[in-house]
Amino acid sequence: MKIALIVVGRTVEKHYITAINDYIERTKHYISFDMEVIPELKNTKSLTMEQQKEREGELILKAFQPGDVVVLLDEFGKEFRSVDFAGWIERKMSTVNKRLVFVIGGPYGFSQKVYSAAQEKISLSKMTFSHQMIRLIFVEQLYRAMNILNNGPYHHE
Ligand SMILES: C[S@@+](CC[C@H](N)C(=O)[O-])C[C@H]1O[C@@H](n2cnc3c(N)ncnc32)[C@H](O)[C@@H]1O
Repeated sequence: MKIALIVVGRTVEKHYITAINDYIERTKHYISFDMEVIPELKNTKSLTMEQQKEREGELILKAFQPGDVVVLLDEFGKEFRSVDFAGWIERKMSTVNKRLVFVIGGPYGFSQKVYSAAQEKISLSKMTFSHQMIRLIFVEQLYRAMNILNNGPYHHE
């Protein structure tokens, strides 16, 4: 199984880029993992919130491949403890043949079409994070999960 993370808009803040790339590289020691960035829309000032979500949604849908299992990161999704998230990933490894694809929405979240295309929703907290900040939180949790599954020293409880 390969894991992909689809996000909308480049990260510009250097401190986020360094930390996100660090966790991506560490995770790659355990599993094939890539972050795919959908370029941000231009002239968003002339768009309503709904129009922006729709257009971003079309680009997200185009990034999916046949056979993808799509999981949205969403405040209203299922919550896990880190060890349980690791167990969930382990079960996916035995059921997903191609890609397990996580998606982070744009500033206004997902269009209805993207919700309809997804199999599951996962929440990383009941609180709302920026679409930039949640990338770092997710890649850290994915690394933690892979470390737990491989009996590494990163996670303590
Ligand atoms: C600023 S939030 C969008 C909030 C928007 N109100 C919504 O209804 O989705 C941008 C993206 O970050 C991700 N996100 C933010 N907080 C999250 C959380 N607690 N758990 C999982 N994903 C989150 C989601 O993918 C969301 O689409």
